[in-house]
Amino acid sequence: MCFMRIPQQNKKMTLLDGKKVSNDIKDEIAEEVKKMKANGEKVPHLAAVIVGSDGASLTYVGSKVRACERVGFESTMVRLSNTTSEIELLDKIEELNNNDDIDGFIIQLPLPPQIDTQKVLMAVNPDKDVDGFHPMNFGKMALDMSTFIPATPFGILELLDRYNVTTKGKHTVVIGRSHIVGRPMSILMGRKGFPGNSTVTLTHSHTKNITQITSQADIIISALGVPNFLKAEMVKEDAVVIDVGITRVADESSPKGYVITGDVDFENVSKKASFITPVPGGVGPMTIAMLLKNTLLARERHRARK
Ligand SMILES: NC(=O)C1=CN([C@@H]2O[C@H](COP(=O)(O)OP(=O)(O)OC[C@H]3O[C@@H](n4cnc5c(N)ncnc54)[C@H](OP(=O)(O)O)[C@@H]3O)[C@@H](O)[C@H]2O)C=CC1
Ligand SMILES: Nc1nc(=O)c2c([nH]1)NC[C@@H]1CN(c3ccc(C(=O)N[C@@H](CCC(=O)O)C(=O)O)cc3)C=[N+]21
Repeated sequence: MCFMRIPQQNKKMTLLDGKKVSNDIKDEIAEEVKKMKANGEKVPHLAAVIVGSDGASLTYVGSKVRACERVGFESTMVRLSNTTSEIELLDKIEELNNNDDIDGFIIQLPLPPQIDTQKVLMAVNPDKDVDGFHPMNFGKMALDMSTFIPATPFGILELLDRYNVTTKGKHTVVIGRSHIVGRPMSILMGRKGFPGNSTVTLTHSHTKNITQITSQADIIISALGVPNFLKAEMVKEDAVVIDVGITRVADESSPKGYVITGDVDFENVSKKASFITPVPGGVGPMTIAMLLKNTLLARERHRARK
């Protein structure tokens, strides 16, 4: 008997284009700012505090400042040296808390080892906490109360929403339990409402047989920071794959000397997935857009308190 090799049909896969959607969101925000200006109102003002001179952190904060300019926000970058003490940083935070011109601010993470991150995040006025990292805001999020949702999980929800990806009744597997991505993501996907109503499994470095778990997932959200961790054999046919990972991998052939690499083996996983985010151009730009959205919200709430 002769076996003929039947060429696999190119199945339909949708790229979740974070770059495009983030531009749409920025356009929407820019419209709001125009209206504010036309009404003679103060425009939103975001400040970003960066301690030290880590290259990746400077790049992110730079993109945040540029994004503010693009939508018409005011922005302030506060740069502190790598040797800044915890007290000095807490003083700066107090100053930003009391500065009535500033609607929201973020403390870029990670912080140098002499500084206790938890203590610093607790010092941010929850009304200005546009990262949504203060325990009060995190608690509100977990209790379905209106608050600032951390920008990366918020961006992922928005992306799923704008592409009408069904989450209800689906099994979502989150990889990584960080306070800024994995943990809030697991809470949000399991919430009542849309996008949500998912059955969530949260995995981490102590998870056993992770392939067995990811293979059962309808939706995989990978946020561990290990390049090409998620391989095709770990993914079910037609799964939705969200790649949060951003790692700079040295590459002499590229102009910058490195390439940005996600957690997902995109080349092979994209052949099985129904929806997938690219890296770069997926979750990263959405994070920035949602930070702007939170800042707009902070401005509106600030005005309402007056
Ligand atoms: N695109 C974007 O906008 C953003 C991207 N990122 C990127 O996302 C990635 C994750 O960052 P972040 O959320 O801060 O996470 P962290 O680096 O703080 O934590 C990583 C998590 O992954 C888990 N983990 C590590 N190795 C494994 C493994 N082999 N199997 C399963 N789980 C594992 C860890 O488990 P344990 O808890 O047991 O240690 C931990 O929970 C990074 O690449 C970061 O750069 C982060 C924020 C925003
Ligand atoms: N307080 C705080 N809030 C954060 O939201 C926060 C933080 N600290 N620390 C670090 C992580 C990481 N993060 C990213 C934001 C944008 C891109 C992004 O725009 N990425 C582009 C590529 C960027 C590049 O070329 O380097 C992309 O994926 O297309 C990536 C990562 C926010 N974080």
